[in-house]
Amino acid sequence: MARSLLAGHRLQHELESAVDIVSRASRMAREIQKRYCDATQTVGDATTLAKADASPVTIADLAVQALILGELHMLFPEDRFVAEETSSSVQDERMEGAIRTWLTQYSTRGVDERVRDSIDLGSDAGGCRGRIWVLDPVDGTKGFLRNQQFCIALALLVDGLAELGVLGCPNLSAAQEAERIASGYTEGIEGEKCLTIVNGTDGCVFFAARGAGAYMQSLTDRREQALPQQIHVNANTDPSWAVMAESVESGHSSHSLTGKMIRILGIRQRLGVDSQCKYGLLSRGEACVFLRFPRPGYVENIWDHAAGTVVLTEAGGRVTDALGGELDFSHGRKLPNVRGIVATNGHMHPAVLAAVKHVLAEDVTSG
Ligand SMILES: Nc1ncnc2c1ncn2[C@@H]1O[C@H](COP(=O)(O)OS(=O)(=O)O)[C@@H](OP(=O)(O)O)[C@H]1O
Ligand SMILES: [Mg+2]
Repeated sequence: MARSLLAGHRLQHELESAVDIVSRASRMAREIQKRYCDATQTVGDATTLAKADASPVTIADLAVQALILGELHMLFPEDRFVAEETSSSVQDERMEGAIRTWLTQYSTRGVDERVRDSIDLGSDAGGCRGRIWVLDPVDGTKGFLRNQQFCIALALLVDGLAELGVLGCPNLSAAQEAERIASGYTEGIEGEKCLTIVNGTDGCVFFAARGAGAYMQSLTDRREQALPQQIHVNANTDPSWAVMAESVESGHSSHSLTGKMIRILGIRQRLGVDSQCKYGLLSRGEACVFLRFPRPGYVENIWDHAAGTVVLTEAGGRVTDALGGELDFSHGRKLPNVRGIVATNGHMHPAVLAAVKHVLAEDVTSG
């Protein structure tokens, strides 16, 4: 476990606890997904509703947030929390009861009866002082609803600096070279190979502490397979071999812009994966580049990148915005003044930034 790997690290207890809680939350979320979501994207009506911004939120988001924040609050009562969901999404007593039932099965520290209070622990404003846990309970909600990849992303900020990152990926096999299939996920394909990843049977959790490396372990119950292994980015700089990971949803990241960027670079394989699983794939060397270009005006949330940034950086990669600036998680719940996310194996970062700059300049001129 995280224990032996980080013996003596000043945040050893925090990381061990986070990996344990995220692993249980990942198993719970996968069970909820199996029960309610099928390949035809139909979802049991007790499980889904629309938030004010019309994005789908499910019982999984709320149960995961209640489980993780409730348990972390018991362990570290002085710490603060920034998390995506609020209890206003708990529709009624029936839904609250369903959440409590899931927590009873997956919590090992006893269930706080005040489910709504546990969820609302996540409403802190964030900032540059103190210890703040940052949680996206179900990152890639659309992937979750499509019965595909999603991720439970937890980071710890200390005085604004991202110190720990944990990514629970319930459908991403711990086996390297997870099976990939041709996919029609993207638009405007110009000769590139578009791939997606088949759900694994075991799932995995990535974790990292600043300065102590990045690790991955299977979510399987089989002890011998659940041992953590240190992971590293690949050292590739050859575009003909490189894989670029991106959002499945073109509404989240422009496939036409990323297509132009990889054409300049000569990259011919693009992999559509929902959520921060993409950071995990780069961290274990299965992709070289992750590009994300939301529509202009969209402001990123810190919970969509904090955990992934720690894991990838500790695996030897780099994460910046389109101008090459580091992501700064100390400004509150958002990442202001960030246009585009550029994550790479580090080796390809300068070339990728140059291609990004070129395409964005053309985009401004033409549009
Ligand atoms: N309109 C729009 N534009 C850009 N980004 C948006 C948009 N709407 C949502 N989101 C955020 O994208 C998160 C999911 O991202 P994806 O799984 O598609 O992957 S990616 O990060 O965009 O590559 C998603 O995370 P979850 O809401 O947790 O699923 C959102 O935080
Ligand atoms: Mg998210």
